[in-house]
Amino acid sequence: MIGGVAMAGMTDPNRIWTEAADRLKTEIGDGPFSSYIAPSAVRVDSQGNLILVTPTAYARDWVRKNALRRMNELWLGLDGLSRRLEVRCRAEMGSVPPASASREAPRLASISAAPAAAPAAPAFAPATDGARAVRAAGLQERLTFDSFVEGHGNAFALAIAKQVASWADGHFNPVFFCGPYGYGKTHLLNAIAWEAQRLRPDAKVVYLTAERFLSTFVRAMQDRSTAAFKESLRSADMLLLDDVQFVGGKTSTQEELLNTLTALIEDGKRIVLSADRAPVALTDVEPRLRSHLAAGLTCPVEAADRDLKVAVAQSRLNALAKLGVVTGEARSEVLEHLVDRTPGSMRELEGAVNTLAAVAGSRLSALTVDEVQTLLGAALRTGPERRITVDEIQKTVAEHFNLKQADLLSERRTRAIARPRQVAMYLCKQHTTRSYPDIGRRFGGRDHTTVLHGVRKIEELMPKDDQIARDVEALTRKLRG
Ligand SMILES: Nc1ncnc2c1ncn2[C@@H]1O[C@H](COP(=O)(O)OP(=O)(O)OP(=O)(O)O)[C@@H](O)[C@H]1O
Repeated sequence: MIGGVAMAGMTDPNRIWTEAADRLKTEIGDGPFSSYIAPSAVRVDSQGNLILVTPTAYARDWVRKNALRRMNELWLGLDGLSRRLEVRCRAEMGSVPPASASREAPRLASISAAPAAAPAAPAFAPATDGARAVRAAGLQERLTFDSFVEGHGNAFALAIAKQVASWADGHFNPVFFCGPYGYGKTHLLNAIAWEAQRLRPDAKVVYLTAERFLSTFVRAMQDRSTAAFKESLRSADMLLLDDVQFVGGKTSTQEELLNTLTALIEDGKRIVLSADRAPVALTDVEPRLRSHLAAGLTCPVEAADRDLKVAVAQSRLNALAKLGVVTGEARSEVLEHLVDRTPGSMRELEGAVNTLAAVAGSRLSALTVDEVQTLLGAALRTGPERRITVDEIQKTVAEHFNLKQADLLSERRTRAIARPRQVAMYLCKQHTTRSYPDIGRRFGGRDHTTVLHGVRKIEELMPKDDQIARDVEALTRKLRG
């Protein structure tokens, strides 16, 4: 029913759309409206036609089939210029100006990393505007096959990774890389993504962490745009999902992940996963999902031996030399000493190499073992320490502030959530070797500047806000066990 004669005769598309959409919502119900209509926007094309732009082709087809006729009836009853609405999906549109600034575009580009106005483009494009697109996709430019050092514990994983990246037939699906923290799983997934996209620029290669999957899914549920979320993942030719252990215990996310994997496998799409343990050991993952994860090839990435660590340290110094941070080469006994005095993963080793480089600068080749010992002193740890993970920090902080871990990863910015999130970021910086971008990625794909701001805020507040200081102290005690 088109009510309100007083409304007829409007010409502003924004107002007409607001009114028509509200009426449509009562007719088709909240669910379909939130999935297909709310994430759409009205645009005016160069000929002055009014176009309803849906986020995906799937949504466009749904609207055409189920809502367009009725929408046009409503529209015509309101529009003083008797215009009609057409419907197109974003991929069919160029950069057409919005007629309605108030309707937000759905936040799907963050998953597929496709530019919002042109999702037909590859998920990321290393060649041209690669740097921008890569950041959007959460990939790191330096993590390629070229910078990955082969060694005893990772040779098999590397060979499989190269095979997957080449889109070779006979590919096991999914390929699941597992192994301890910090020995190159993320590096391999990044390298596969880069290479696969280089070989097939038109393919849609999607890389995301399981945290990102979770936070985007939670947001899509809140925004009632899960259909668009599903579509953005299911249209991938290759999906790479890092740190799958993170979905442990999260029932609805696991269900969604299972559906996504099943749909992609049925369509013959490639899936690459990583976790800190083998699928069978993911005990808080629902058995059906676990068996899907284990159905392809499980490929271990083992902890590195001394030789591999030395080679990685050398390769990192070479990279720093190219950047002009150091000049010359370190003596082999210096590198060996560094490796021997740095327990832990490659991540800790990289931290130690960076410290060495910063301290040594142009004197690298002259450094002796004794000098290194004195120069680095406390920076080189003498004994193993209990490793604290980002996941553990998030869980501990969430519990302390009576929140859910997902709140810390969410978009929500209320003080009750934003401050604990900043505390968690601060603790990650204090107790892990993660970089700012890395921490950002683990907090729902935030930018490194947000993390930097959060860390500084807590540093600034601690001396003057007793409560924050007490919270940080209590949390630090809990984390250290
Ligand atoms: N074989 C290698 N060659 C070069 N660099 C490596 C290698 N293995 C690990 N690294 C480096 O060590 C760091 C940690 O590796 P990465 O992030 O890939 O570990 P991970 O196994 O994914 O850890 P997590 O489980 O915590 O996500 C990265 O900077 C990576 O580039």
